Amino acid sequence: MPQGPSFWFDTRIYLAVTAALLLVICFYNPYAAVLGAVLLYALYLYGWERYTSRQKEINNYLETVSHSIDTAAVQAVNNLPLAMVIIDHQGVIYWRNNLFAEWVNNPAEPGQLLGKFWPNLAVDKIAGKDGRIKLEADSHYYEIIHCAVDNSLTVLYISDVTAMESDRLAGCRTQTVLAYIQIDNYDDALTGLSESQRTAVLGEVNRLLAEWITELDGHLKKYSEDTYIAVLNRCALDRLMTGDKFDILDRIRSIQAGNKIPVTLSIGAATGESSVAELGQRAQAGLDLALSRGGDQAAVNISGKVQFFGGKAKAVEKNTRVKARIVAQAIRELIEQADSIVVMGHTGEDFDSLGAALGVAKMVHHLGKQVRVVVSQPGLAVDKLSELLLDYEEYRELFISPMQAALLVNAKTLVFVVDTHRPELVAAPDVLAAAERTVIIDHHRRAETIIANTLLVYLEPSASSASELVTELLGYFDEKLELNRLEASALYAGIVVDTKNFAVQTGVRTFEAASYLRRAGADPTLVRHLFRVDFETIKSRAAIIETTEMPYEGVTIAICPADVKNAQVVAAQTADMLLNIEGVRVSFVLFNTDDAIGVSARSHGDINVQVIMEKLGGGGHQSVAGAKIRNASAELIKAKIIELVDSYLKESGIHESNSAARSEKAR
Ligand SMILES: Nc1ncnc2c1ncn2[C@@H]1O[C@H](COP(=O)(O)O[C@H]2[C@@H](O)[C@H](n3cnc4c(N)ncnc43)O[C@@H]2COP(=O)(O)O)[C@@H](O)[C@H]1O
Ligand SMILES: [Mn+2]
Repeated sequence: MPQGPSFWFDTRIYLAVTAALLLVICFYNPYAAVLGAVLLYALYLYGWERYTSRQKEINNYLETVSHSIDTAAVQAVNNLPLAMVIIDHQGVIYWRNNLFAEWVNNPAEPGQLLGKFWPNLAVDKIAGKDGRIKLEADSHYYEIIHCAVDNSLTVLYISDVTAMESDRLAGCRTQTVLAYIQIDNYDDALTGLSESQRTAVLGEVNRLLAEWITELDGHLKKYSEDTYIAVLNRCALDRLMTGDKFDILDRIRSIQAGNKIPVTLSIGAATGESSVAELGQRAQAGLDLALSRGGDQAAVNISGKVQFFGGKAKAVEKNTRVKARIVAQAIRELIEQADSIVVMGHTGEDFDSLGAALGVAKMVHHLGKQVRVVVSQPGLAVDKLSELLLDYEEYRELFISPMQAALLVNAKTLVFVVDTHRPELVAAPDVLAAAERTVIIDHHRRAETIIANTLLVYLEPSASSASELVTELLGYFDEKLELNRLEASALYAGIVVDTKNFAVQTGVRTFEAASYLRRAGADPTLVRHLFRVDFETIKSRAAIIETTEMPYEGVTIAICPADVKNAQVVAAQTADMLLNIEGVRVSFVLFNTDDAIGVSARSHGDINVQVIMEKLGGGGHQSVAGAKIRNASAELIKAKIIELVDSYLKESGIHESNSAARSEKAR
């Protein structure tokens, strides 16, 4: 390679040093110095000549190299084993490499529409966006990575994954999926119908199910009036999970053949590298889980991991009180047999868990036994109730800390857990772990985790609150049982909290429980006192509202400032308040806890916030839900929620109906 510009710089240094030596020689012998100067000048001319000719060589060399690199780059892009296409926002081809033309078997000149070659490709979903999609075209499968390069162009890197996809499809065609399907509200939906109406409803369910299974290339067998078994392959299940997301649930729910109550389905499906016997067990467990979460949903178990789909209908209130009566009797027997009894709710107790706990304490006292309620820490609700309990001799030492409870509890202690069934959410996890005799009374939809080895689980997602359930149990416990003013008011306050003052989650049984409590002495003035808040709380709510943003029509999201006291309750109250704004359909408020960011989510019921919160590891109910997320900032969680809401609104068609309504208004 030719030498660079430093050569001329070096030469000039040598010449300068020689000139300096000539000056010294001049002092001793001027003739020799003149001769030396002539020689030096000749050397300078020679050096300059060499330098300029080398410069020319370098320039030629660089031109040759860069030309080779350009040619190599163009060749590399044109002959990539990946196809590349650059399109504009309308999907017009701006540039493509040779491989793309080869794959579509057409010159695919710039200016043509990409959709002309691949009509299946939803260009509007990729133009201007970053992401990755799969495409099936002309008996080939392609994976497309799309990157928006500036405001107008998108580069598509396309690989042919036909061989890989064929292997996967061959594998999934042979993997079996077993599903149990049940009409989960058979009695309620068919009660009061004439024989011909019943036949019409059931005929429609059969027809829709048979049609659905045929579309999926599966097999369906009805094995009782309201239950079916289906066998599919894994490809069909994947299509259900990624595509229409079990829209059969919606189709069944919209049957109108004389029925006043919508018919709903629950599905338990299982697949994975397991034996058929194991698949059967998992499918049955999935169906039980779907039913215990309130029905109208599918629980899919893939190699032991469960995912839920659907769950749009409200959990339907069961008419029968038989269960409440049987549970009340069972609880009575368990209390009679127990040596010591402890009750706990969820951590960060509210009036529902405390009201329900007080109701259970009443049952124990009624049988002449001692009871303690473990509370996780002081809080708004605990403080208010503790103050009022002082007026009642029998309740002065009712509340104890988890540390005190740990000394009291042994394997024989009967532990009641109310208003939660998740072991990680209870007020005193260590106390629960030490107990071997546990009873759960809860109104939440069944979560994936549930306290194990229980004596009795009374889980009724159709009930408004744990306080409603305990009130009913008190009614069947003993007709001689009489509540005092505080017990009745605390239970009433529990119902008020969870129903947002009888606005959500209410059924006939909620109002019956409320009127039972009112008759038993529940005092609205006392309840009002329980909910009264200080000036600081009102200011905190205003501070949260100040941060509210509306990323989409009807969607509000706010962040609670870090220094707010009792942040969880204040955030929950503010999320409730945001729903009172005209046009708001869903609200989210984020708040700080000791070790995580909490979210309170609310809706009027048409948007299922439970489904959205479950995607963040939380839960709750259709219109009241929440989550706690560790190791992420509030801003990041906010962005994630906005993304989840966007997908939810798109999937349920709410975005489209909003924009249709807008254009209707504009006209
Ligand atoms: N991490 C979680 N995992 C699963 N499920 C969760 C999680 N976090 C919350 N949830 C469930 O989501 C709903 C809503 O919870 P929330 O915190 O937003 O609201 C509850 C209380 O904070 C709120 N509340 C309590 N006191 C008051 C009051 N004085 N005024 C207004 N609101 C109040 O009411 C909600 C009652 O919830 P419940 O006791 O669980 O029924 C909830 O179901 C969580 O379990
Ligand atoms: Mn509750």
